[in-house]
Formats: sequence, structure tokens, C-alpha cells
Amino acid sequence: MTIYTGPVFEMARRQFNLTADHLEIPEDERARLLYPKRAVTVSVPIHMDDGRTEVFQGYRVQHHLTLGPTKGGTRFSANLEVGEVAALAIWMSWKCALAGLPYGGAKGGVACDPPRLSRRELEAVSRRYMQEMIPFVSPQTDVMAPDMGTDEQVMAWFMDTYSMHEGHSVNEIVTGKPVALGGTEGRREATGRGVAHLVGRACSLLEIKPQDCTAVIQGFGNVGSVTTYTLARQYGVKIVGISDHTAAIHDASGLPLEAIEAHMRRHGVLAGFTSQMGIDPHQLLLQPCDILAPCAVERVIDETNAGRLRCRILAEGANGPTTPAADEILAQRQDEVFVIPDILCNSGGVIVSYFEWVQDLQRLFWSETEVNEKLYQLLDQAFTRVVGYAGSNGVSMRNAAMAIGVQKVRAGKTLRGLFP
Ligand SMILES: NC(=O)C1=CN([C@@H]2O[C@H](COP(=O)(O)OP(=O)(O)OC[C@H]3O[C@@H](n4cnc5c(N)ncnc54)[C@H](O)[C@@H]3O)[C@@H](O)[C@H]2O)C=CC1
Ligand SMILES: O=C(O)CCC(=O)C(=O)O
Repeated sequence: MTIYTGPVFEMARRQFNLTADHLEIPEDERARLLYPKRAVTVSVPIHMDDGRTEVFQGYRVQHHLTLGPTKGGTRFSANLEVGEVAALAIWMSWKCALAGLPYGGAKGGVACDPPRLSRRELEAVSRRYMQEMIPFVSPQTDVMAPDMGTDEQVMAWFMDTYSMHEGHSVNEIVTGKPVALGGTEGRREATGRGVAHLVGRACSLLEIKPQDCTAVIQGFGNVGSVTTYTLARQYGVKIVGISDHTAAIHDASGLPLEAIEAHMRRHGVLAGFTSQMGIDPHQLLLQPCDILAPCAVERVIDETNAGRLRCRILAEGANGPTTPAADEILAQRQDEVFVIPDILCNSGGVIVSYFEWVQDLQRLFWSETEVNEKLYQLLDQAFTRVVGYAGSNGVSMRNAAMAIGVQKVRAGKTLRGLFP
């Protein structure tokens, strides 16, 4: 029996078991590697603006503490469940290990819908959530960061709440903070910047020029928008489709990014941009393009559409966008679709979070150029390792990335005496 249920947890379990089969990990070691060390569930009661008291459910799942503190984002989303949070924490572990960071994985969040909360309500949820988590987090045990539905401001409230409890500023309790509070240059852009950098690496490998490429991006929040603008402005990629939860737009001759940027600044969502370019969001993923970057939610590429993707590179900015059933189909299409798996593709975010934590601990800050150089160095190392492993073991890019991550965690547990 386990409390971790639901389709997203099942995905994480299935991916892990495939990797464990490949690595020939004995059955009796598997549960210890897969199941989280602990899961904390809290009630987050707040006074709503209309005078009611509403109680939201909050979670934090810490997967393993074998290699250092746990690390991972905080998600505010309406239907959040502990199984989904656990899956995201497990993926963080493999991601951190693959990137060579001294962390285990964690993830957390609150089941709430941020667009339906006023700013005061959002602040109350953020502060009460952190307040409830104080006994379970510290800069040496678990360090939070932004994820879907949270941002620099939420991190600032987390940091302030924790610091007030400690009686002094503890900047290193969260990453992804505003620079003015000890955040690092480049964290806000890091995930999308990393996605674009790895797309550049994939283009070199496939011997295609980014400036001849077109791209479709799903999700237009932190990761999706930075990926879009970086691909377009630094790599010369033509963006032909984008979407968010309110609208999807497509134009094969290229989207007007300046106008979209101005619209987003004003309205915060794509809805209302123009009805002439509107497209069914499911169809958007099936449009011909060189680069398809899902940067929103889990399980958008499944057995119903994996065989019909018309991209050359699938760059997984989101966590868990592709189901194991879709992976099986994509494995048959490896010569047509090059997959940059999530735990590699979106690792730029946690890599720069690590840099932020290190800078906070040493009270010495780096320039954005320094941050980016170090980011690209770690991404390049991980990319080269995954491509090499996939080639020499005849496995998919996902299995290769997972195998490297899982092996690293297992080696740490073995050295510490957990496995024979
Ligand atoms: N923020 C970060 O640094 C990192 C985020 N990620 C992952 O990237 C993904 C996106 O995260 P953020 O950009 O931070 O979130 P965000 O909250 O800034 O943006 C999410 C975007 O996805 C859109 N969206 C939601 N449901 C959608 C749907 N069904 N179809 C199309 N669009 C939809 C929203 O409208 C919004 O544009 C998530 O999977 C997250 O876990 C991964 C690594 C780091
Ligand atoms: O920056 C971090 O610590 C974590 C980012 C994150 O949540 C993710 O990579 O999925």
C-alpha cells in the first residue's frame, strides 16, 4: 500500500522500473530508491477577502537526503495531489544527480488556483504554507524554489516568513528570489535559457542550422516564454506556434513576437491576442515544425499523438510531458524525433538555483555572464554524457538520462552503507 497514487506517480514509477531493469537493480533495492524519504501534508487556512476562512492543502515531498539537502520547486495549482508532488520530487532527484549537483530531489505546493486569489490572499497562502513547513525545511535539509504558479515574489514571502521565525535573514532558505534579496542574476531566465541552449546542442548534433528551424512552444509562463524569446532572438529560430491555458495561436509564416510580448505585459494571458491565428490546442502540437517544446503540464504527449508529432527535436521544458506509452512510440521513431528528456532539458533552472544557494552561503555574488558560463558548462557536460550513454548502450535519450541519474543516487546510497 502507498499514499502515492495517480497517473503522474505511475509515470515516475514506470520510468524508474524501466531504468532499474536496464541497470539490473535487484528487486529489494528498488523500493528504497523509488519511494520518498518523507511527505509532509499541511492545512493552509487563510482569511479570504470576502470574510470566509478557506483551508487549502499543502504538500512537500522530500525524496532522498543521501547526497545533500533536497531541492525543488513549489507549485501552486488547483488540482495538486500528493502523488503528483512525489513524482516531481523523484524526477528532481534524477535531474540533480545527472547535473552533478549535491542534492536530493524535493517538490511541494498548495492545491490552489493562483489566478482566483487576490494578491493579499496569495501572500497569505504563501506565508502560511512556509510557516507550516518551517519544522521540515532549512538551508541544509530542503531548499525550495519556484515552479508552476509561483514566482520571485512568492519566494520573497517564503524567505521573509522563515527569516522572521529565525530572527535574522536566511537568504539561502529559498532560491529563485529577487536579486535584491540575495537572488542570483540569471535564475529567472535559467530554465528557458537552458532549454534553448540544449536545442542548440541538438541542432549541432543533427547538423541543422537553428536559423533554418521553426518552433512550436506549449506554455507561455516562465519556461515557455523565455524559451520562445531566446530561441527567436539568440538563435534566429522562427516561432510558428505558442499556447497557454487560455489560447493557442499558430502562423506558419512566423508569429509577431513583439506584439505578443506587449499583449502579455498588458493582459498576462494569450487570450484575446487575435482570433485570426487561433488553433485548437491539441492540433498545435501536431503542426509541422523542427522544434516542439512542451513547457506547461504533464502527460500532453501520449499514445494518441506521439506517432503524429511532426517535429525533428522534442525539447521537454516541462516536467513529465511525455507518457511512457508515448516513449515506446518515440523509441520506434528515434531517427525522426530527437528527444531532449525533461530531466536534462529543463535542468538549467535547478543548476542556477544551486549557484544561487552557493552564492548566498558564501555571501559573494557573481555576474550574469559568470552564471551563464557556468550554466552552459554543466549543461554541456550532461548533454554529452547522455548522448554518449544512449549511443553506447543502445537506449533512448530518456533511458540514458535516467540511468545516469539513478546510478549516481544508488552509488551514494551504496557508499553510505544502505545497499550491500
Ligand atoms: N520555473 C522553473 O524554473 C522550472 C519549471 N519547470 C517546469 O516547467 C513547466 C512550466 O513551469 P513554469 O513556466 O515555471 O510555470 P508558469 O506558472 O510560469 O507557467 C505555466 C504556463 O503553462 C500554461 N499552461 C497551463 N496549463 C496549460 C495547458 N493545459 N496547455 C497549455 N498551456 C498551459 C499556463 O497558462 C502558463 O503559461 C512545469 O512543468 C514546471 O514544472 C521545470 C524546471 C524549472
Ligand atoms: O530551482 C529549483 O530548485 C527547482 C526547479 C524545479 O522545480 C524543477 O527543476 O522542476
